[in-house]
Amino acid sequence: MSRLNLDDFSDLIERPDSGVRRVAEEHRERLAVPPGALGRIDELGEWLSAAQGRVPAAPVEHPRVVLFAGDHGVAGLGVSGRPAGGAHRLVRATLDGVSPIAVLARRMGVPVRIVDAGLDCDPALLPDEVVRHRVRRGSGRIDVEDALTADEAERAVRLGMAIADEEADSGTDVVVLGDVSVGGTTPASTLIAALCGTDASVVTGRGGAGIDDLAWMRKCAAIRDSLRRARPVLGDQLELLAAVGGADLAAMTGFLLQSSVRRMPVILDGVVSAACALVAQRAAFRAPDWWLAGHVSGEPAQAKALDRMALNPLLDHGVTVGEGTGALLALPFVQAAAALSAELPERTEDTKGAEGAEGAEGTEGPERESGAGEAEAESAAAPPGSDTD
Ligand SMILES: O=C(O)c1ccc[n+]([C@@H]2O[C@H](COP(=O)([O-])O)[C@@H](O)[C@H]2O)c1
Ligand SMILES: Cc1cc2nc[nH]c2cc1C
Repeated sequence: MSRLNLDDFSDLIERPDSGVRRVAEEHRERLAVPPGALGRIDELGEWLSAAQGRVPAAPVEHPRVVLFAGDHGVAGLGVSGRPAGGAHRLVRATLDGVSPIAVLARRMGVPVRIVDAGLDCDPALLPDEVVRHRVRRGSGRIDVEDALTADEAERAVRLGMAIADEEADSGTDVVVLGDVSVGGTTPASTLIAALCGTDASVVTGRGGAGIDDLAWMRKCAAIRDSLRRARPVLGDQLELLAAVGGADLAAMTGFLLQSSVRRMPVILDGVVSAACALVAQRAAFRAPDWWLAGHVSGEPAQAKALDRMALNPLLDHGVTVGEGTGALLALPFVQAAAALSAELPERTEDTKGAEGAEGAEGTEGPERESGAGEAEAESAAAPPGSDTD
């Protein structure tokens, strides 16, 4: 197997089709709903259309939650509100259907896939389809040692790539990406601080379970020390993931890169997915076009990373549990955008009058609305009788 270089993704990842995006915008302008009245649903629909290469957008019928799981050596420093090495309990709760993501995914009919990249538990505790991908048992304590060896980092990234290929091959049309860890927000914040050139205090948040001031100070010190270890390897994203990432973060980065190669849209969750996205963007600057920031979680590092990637988060609902929960709550908006794009009728002379839209700003001239069907419009979406309610 040849040595992996994440920069090679730069040539492999294309932008979503800008021509299709323009057709989607024109399609939106012809709909019988005033401009702006659907708020951010409009831009979501246009983003989805461009990613799919279809106008109107195709319904999102095969979404999947994909969770990467791991434990982190830094958790032993008391930087997490949860017991170090305990991420397998969170995985178990999801498998048993009693975690927030499990409850919501069940209600929404979305399957959940959990990939153990680096949990610190006896593999016999979890089903084979979860543990069989594990790269190593727990990632290293990044303030004093590498999270992963070079070989482990490469294997973890390739694991994520393979999962992305499996999802794309099996017809997953949108991925909700999340993480299950104890201690994972410390490497995530370190990666973001390193790549944004800021210091520890700017990125240190309260993490998943919420931590007190003393734990916050320990976390801040751990990030400061880890940043010293990150700076010498900032130019090589695989080395960076090995130095201060972890098996789950490296796998998630590989997943994000390969998803973009496969033109599979991904909804990002919290600070961990934002950190991986930022590493992936360093390797392939077009990759963020394939991602939707599902929400802001309140972690300062996440906000910083999203800002760097010019990703505007959809929701702000104060969800900090991770595990893809915040991102899954954004999925109905994406599905709504697809449905509205496909099913709303176009304006007719009648509905134009009803909106009083004639004189409104620079809208298209009244000519040609029927028969102007764009090449992509496969079947006439609106039957002619449908606007005479
Ligand atoms: O979504 C976020 O930004 C977020 C913020 C804090 C914590 N979390 C979740 O909590 C997990 C670990 O947090 P911690 O405090 O142990 O580093 C992490 O894997 C996430 O699933 C998630
Ligand atoms: C409008 C929009 C623009 C984006 N750019 C990158 N991801 C995106 C997602 C959306 C929804």
